[in-house]
Amino acid sequence: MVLKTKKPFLEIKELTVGFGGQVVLDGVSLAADAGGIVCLLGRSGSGKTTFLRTLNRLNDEMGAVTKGSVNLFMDGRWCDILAPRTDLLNLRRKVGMVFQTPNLMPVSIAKNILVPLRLTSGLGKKQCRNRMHKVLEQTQLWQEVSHRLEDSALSLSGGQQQRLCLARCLALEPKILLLDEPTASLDFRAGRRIEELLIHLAKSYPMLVVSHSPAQAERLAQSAFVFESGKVVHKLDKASIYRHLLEECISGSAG
Ligand SMILES: Nc1ncnc2c1ncn2[C@@H]1O[C@H](COP(=O)(O)OP(=O)(O)OP(=O)(O)O)[C@@H](O)[C@H]1O
Repeated sequence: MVLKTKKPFLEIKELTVGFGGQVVLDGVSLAADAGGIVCLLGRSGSGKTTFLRTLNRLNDEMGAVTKGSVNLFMDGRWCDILAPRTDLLNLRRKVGMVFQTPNLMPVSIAKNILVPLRLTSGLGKKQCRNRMHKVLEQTQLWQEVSHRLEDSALSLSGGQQQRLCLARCLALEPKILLLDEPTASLDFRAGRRIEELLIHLAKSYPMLVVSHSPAQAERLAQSAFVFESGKVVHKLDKASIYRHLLEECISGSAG
């Protein structure tokens, strides 16, 4: 699948998320287009991760109270994901998420992909192994791991582990990808490799990426939203990202 045109994939109105008495997202409204990476920027604690977790309803598992409307365009139609009838397992399969630190299971490389796939897809053994091969190719891991698929996933380097997390996510055939500071735990070289992969994958998947690095945002983003104290305070197009981040750096308030 290749995204041919810029079409909206996300529409949010008056989103408010709170934990206990604390309001973390405060009336966020925004719309985002597919066809390029959308970066979420802002200082630590401004609500970026909470925003991402809203899109697959992971905040529900943490006792969050969520209000407003969140619509995602998936499978040719708009889905109101806050609707009570939403099938959360299905939503989390379609809205794949990769976290800041690789979160692999302490089992083999192969099982990290095959176990969730078998549990959710209903595919047979051979089809699952074919899918595994495909996603390991997609994430440029096949050459590196095809001879050691039964080794522990935790024996991989940090960059390889993060690419395996991405492969595990892609195996479930998501419609939208969420990445929360995907290179934060990696060295420069491994981080750049993930970035190149994301730029490539963004041709096929609508993608939201949280980043703390102005240079990375400039390399990756087609557009960006800047969060401040639980609100979106700027929407930036590609041309204005660098200028905005430079101004923020000069004023000492970059994320
Ligand atoms: N599960 C939770 N329970 C209680 N408070 C939470 C929870 N998750 C997030 N928060 C609070 O929400 C606020 C925003 O956190 P969030 O992780 O969304 O910010 P962020 O912009 O992603 O920060 P960072 O860039 O440091 O990752 C913080 O004050 C945090 O303590």
